[in-house]
Amino acid sequence: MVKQTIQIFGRIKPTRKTPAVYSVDHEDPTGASLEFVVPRDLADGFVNNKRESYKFRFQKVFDRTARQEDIFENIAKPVADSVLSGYNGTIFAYGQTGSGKTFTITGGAEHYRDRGIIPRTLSYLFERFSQDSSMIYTTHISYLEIYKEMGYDLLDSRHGASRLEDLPKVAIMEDPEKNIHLRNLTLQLTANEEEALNLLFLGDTNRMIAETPMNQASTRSHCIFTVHLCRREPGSATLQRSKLHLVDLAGSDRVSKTGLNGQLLTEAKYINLSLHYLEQVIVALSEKKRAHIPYRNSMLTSVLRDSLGGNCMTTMIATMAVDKGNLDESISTCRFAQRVALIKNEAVLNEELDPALLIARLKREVQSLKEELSMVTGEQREDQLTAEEIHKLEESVKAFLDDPDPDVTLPLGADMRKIHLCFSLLKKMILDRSDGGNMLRDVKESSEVTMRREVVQDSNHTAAAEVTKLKEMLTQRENEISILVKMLKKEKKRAQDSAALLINITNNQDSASQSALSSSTTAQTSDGDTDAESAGHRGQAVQYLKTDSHKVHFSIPGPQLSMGKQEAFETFIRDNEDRLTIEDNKNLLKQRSAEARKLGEQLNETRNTINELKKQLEKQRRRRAAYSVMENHSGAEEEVNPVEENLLKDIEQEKKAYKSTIGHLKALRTEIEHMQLLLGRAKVKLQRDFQRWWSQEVSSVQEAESEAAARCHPVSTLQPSSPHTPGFRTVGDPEGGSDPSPDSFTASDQDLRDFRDSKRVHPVSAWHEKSLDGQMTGFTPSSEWRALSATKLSSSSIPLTGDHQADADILAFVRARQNLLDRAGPPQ
Ligand SMILES: Nc1ncnc2c1ncn2[C@@H]1O[C@H](COP(=O)(O)OP(=O)(O)OP(=O)(O)O)[C@@H](O)[C@H]1O
Repeated sequence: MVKQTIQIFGRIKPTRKTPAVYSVDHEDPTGASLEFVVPRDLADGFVNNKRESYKFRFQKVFDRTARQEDIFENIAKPVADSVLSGYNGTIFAYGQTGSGKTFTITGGAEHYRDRGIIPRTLSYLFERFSQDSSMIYTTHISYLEIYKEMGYDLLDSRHGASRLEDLPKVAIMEDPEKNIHLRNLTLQLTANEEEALNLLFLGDTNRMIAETPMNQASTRSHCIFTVHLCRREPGSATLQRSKLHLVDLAGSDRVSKTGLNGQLLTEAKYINLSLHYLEQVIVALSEKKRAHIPYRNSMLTSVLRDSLGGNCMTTMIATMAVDKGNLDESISTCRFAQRVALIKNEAVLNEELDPALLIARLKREVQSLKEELSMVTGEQREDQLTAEEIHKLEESVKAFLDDPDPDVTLPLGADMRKIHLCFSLLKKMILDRSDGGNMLRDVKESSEVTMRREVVQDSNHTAAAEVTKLKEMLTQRENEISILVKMLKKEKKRAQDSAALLINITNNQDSASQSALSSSTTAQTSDGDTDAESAGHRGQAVQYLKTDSHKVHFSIPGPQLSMGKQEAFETFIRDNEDRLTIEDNKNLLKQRSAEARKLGEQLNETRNTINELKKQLEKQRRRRAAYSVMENHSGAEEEVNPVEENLLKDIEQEKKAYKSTIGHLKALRTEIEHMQLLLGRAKVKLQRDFQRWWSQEVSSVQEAESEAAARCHPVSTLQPSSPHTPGFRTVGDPEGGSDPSPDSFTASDQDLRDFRDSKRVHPVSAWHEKSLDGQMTGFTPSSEWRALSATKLSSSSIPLTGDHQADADILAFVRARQNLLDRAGPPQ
């Protein structure tokens, strides 16, 4: 058992300016100390006016320049090591919204170098597994999100979730031994780093898709990524199970600071409540005499029960933003950390016996005891011998008879059924042979002697025990062999996969980067309808297609985009800030793919060189052998041949180079895979953001149109007054299309298209016509101005006809009109 207090680390988020409000003393004898000096002018609200300086102790404080690699090496690696040794481990990040919790735990969404604790830990764990061939490791992964006291399984790939509520709900159950179980949370088996990374990205994408602007669940939900590890020696029934929780908590902001109201305030209170319960548990644990720890108050504390004051090595990372406006929150985070540091955990080695292997062992033991018993008591079994047993005995008798050794024995144990059968078999075989009589006599004598000898032998307990032991060993070896065969098959598959990847990288450099990101244009065309919201309502916003190796592909099914929407999409991505990052990553991916191809070629060359050198060496050896035969020069083999020596040296060197290239290629492969996943996720995000923006733009145009139309005509042309005029609905509304209601006034894309076709004019063009004869229709410039100003029309927000020339005219007209109206200003 290892007793240890929870380790606390501080991490300060980079800021543009250097704030003078804090200082870090790395030389503190107990670790490091972080001091905040609060300027008096800031001492409003939470910060006490009387104190100026606040000092907190941490194991280590990572200042603004700390790299993700430093965080992993110092914080996560020791915990991962203890998990590898069979102890449970937890790392959780706590801090206010935007202080860098997700960045620390999962990593940044843009660069490979920004990958956080989770991907680095996965990489480390799988590397360690591959280095330790004396153990068999099995890894499962789960990813849980807790939002408003409800758990959701983020690794669900079946439902194509577009809202958090679409994901399977996870419930907490407690068994009689008070162990917590999570019902409905899938544990995915992962054979390698790639599969594990795919699962992380699947979870993160589910998390992102389920978020709406009104429901920034990532800020107000807790996420727990868990690696479940099982390890054992081949053939051993003892196994070690350990869990590693990597936790990204909700933002710890105080409700008064959030400035929220209404629904958002209620949600913030919910989140605050669960963090409050976490604090309650921590306070209770730090008060040594408290008998009751209120774990059950919330789902988070129930799930993390073992990690807090239980069987776990736990580490907390306090993330802080140290600019002036966030000082009070940072001090509050540090205070929380100081309380956490008082909690002592008792981690024990989680060893248990594998039930399957244990049962097999017990069965063998029972069998051997039964045999022993029947020998001691003389009791015999009544049941019939099986066909297989009879066949085996026939073979043994045949082998016994055919063996020329006169001392050969026929061991049958104490089972009288077998002894009787053997006698009858012997009799039959002897009678069948041509010289029956004499032979019968001879064999009879010899077999009687043998049997007698056998019976005597079998009565000997030590001999029987020896046989049982040997049999047991045999079964155990068989088990080991089957496990090794399984491992071999796995290795073979892995090798095949690597070879396939290498071929892929070498032969198809561009396809790797292109498939990683079917860039903005392909996003519209090949993936079809990016109407994520409407597709989402049909339950198919994003589909994760799983192959055997858990590889996840993102695809958004649906028809092709309309031309107007395509244009809008192009405009949208042209101005989107993610675009640059995507382009950068795309280029980097191309570069890496080229590097991988080069390395692949290098590997081939090295292999060829090695083969060539080997051939030369072989030639040299043969020549030397021939020479020594010809010259009768017996000592020639032992002589040191400088040519051979040099060849051997060269081979060694080439082998080293080969190994290092393979290592490099492996690292490159991980980087390429990670970047492909980053790009995939960025693409999904871009499409999601576009959909939201598009829907907003469309509905604001429609609102303005109906408003303007209502002013122009008592009965608007946009009203579904005739059967040829379809009812309008909000884009993506699943109900609206099937049952057009006279009360619904907003139009879907298709409805708008149908409507335009039936009228043969675009709504904007119709509006144009209307405005041209505005005086006749009563559509005044001021009402038009208001409509335009309210909707803030941009060229990309106008639903178009699909006809290139007509669309260009419409856009030009609207732009010109907008300019004129802007210049004129609002009518008085
Ligand atoms: N150490 C860092 N280096 C560079 N960028 C960082 C760092 N920490 C955070 N950021 C950036 O700051 C922003 C907010 O960080 P992040 O999302 O990790 O905060 P958070 O604490 O998880 O917030 P929330 O509670 O809303 O989930 C992100 O854009 C992130 O990339």
